[in-house]
Amino acid sequence: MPPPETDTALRLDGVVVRFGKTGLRFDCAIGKGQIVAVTGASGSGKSTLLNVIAGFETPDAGTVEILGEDVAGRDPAERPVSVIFQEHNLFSHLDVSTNIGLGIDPSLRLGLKERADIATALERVGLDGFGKRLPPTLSGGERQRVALARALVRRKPVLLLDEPFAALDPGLRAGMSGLLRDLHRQEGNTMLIVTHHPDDVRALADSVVFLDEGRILLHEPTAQFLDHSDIPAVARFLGR
Ligand SMILES: Nc1ncnc2c1ncn2[C@@H]1O[C@H](COP(=O)(O)OP(=O)(O)OP(=O)(O)O)[C@@H](O)[C@H]1O
Repeated sequence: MPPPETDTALRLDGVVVRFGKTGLRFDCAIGKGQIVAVTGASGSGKSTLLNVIAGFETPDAGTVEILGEDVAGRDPAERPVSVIFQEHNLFSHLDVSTNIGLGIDPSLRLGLKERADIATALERVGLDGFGKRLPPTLSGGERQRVALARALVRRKPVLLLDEPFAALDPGLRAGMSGLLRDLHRQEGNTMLIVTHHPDDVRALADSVVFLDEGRILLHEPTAQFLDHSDIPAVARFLGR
């Protein structure tokens, strides 16, 4: 169900990535403002799909368009995309505010406006007053929210999250899920969220990209996806 051209946030056309004998191929179109769950078995290509969009992986063939623009040759920092990885990538020796400031300016030339933006981002992720703490003193869930705040200050229209819930217990997963939904309501950005859990799909996603052996097997609305028992790979994912 490709969205109309003007409403397209992401379009991958004949994208091929080869790792030795392994070949992955992605074709899809994702509408602006959608929350999309990216799922499938381990090794099916979820992280590679995100890396291609973010510019960390260069395809061997095909085109990647973001908001109507072919982004071939554009470095990750130049793309209208923020990425949150499972490992957060926070610097342990820098306090929380400084870690977030790196999202605005890697050389940390931060004026009053930027400092105010950092304080607002901390407030939005529920970490008001945490600015001077060092990452090792935070819980896993708090570190995850710092990573989210750092992505927020970058103000990019596309947000890619690679297993943002992986290190969180069920209570924190629900909290993070609610936070992402609230932020999405306020920002209206396009989010792709890699997850292994049907609960996250149900809680968050408008549609689901389901990968199987390096291909996008399905891209459909969440309700339709959750109804599939006829495809063995999907039934396995849903625990049926
Ligand atoms: N840099 C690389 N070099 C060689 N092979 C790679 C590389 N990155 C990914 N692959 C291979 O590509 C395939 C897809 O990997 P990818 O990490 O995208 O899967 P995934 O669905 O994200 O897996 P997981 O859920 O386990 O994180 C796998 O077979 C993997 O071994």
